[in-house]
Amino acid sequence: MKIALGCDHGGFELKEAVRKYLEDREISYEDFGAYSTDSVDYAPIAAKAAGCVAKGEADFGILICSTGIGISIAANKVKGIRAALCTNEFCAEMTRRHNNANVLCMGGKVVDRETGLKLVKIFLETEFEGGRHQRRIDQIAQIENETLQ
Ligand SMILES: O=C(CO)[C@H](O)[C@H](O)[C@H](O)COP(=O)(O)O
Repeated sequence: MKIALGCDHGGFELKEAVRKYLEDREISYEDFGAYSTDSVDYAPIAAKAAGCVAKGEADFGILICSTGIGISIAANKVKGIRAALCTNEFCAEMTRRHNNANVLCMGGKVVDRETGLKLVKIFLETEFEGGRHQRRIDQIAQIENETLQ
């Protein structure tokens, strides 16, 4: 399994904790930054990490900004990305089981380190259920493919 990691200054501390979590478990990753708490814009980092997932170069993405909102909005602009902003364990589980989310987004100023790492574990270990949920994901993809009128 390979993970595409990304954050801005607001998500840096939690991203570093996630990076250590992955390293401790020998899960491979590519870190698209940020690499410090210096102020940086989240959208280009989201685009690079989400693009890596969309191209099949990583299995999942994990993106973190202060709230998780901006970075999830940006990631969801990348075709093929289903980025889910999660704040609790239930959402992390359900977005894998029902939405087949391929990017987990979190707010570094919303969830604490312990919660954030729990969400990562659940997200990476939960399987998509398929069935009626695949139909709904196909409908989302159809929206993505429709030309704007
Ligand atoms: O949460 C965010 C976007 O949804 C970002 O992480 C920013 O931190 C947030 O917008 C605050 O920006 P600032 O430049 O740190 O004031």
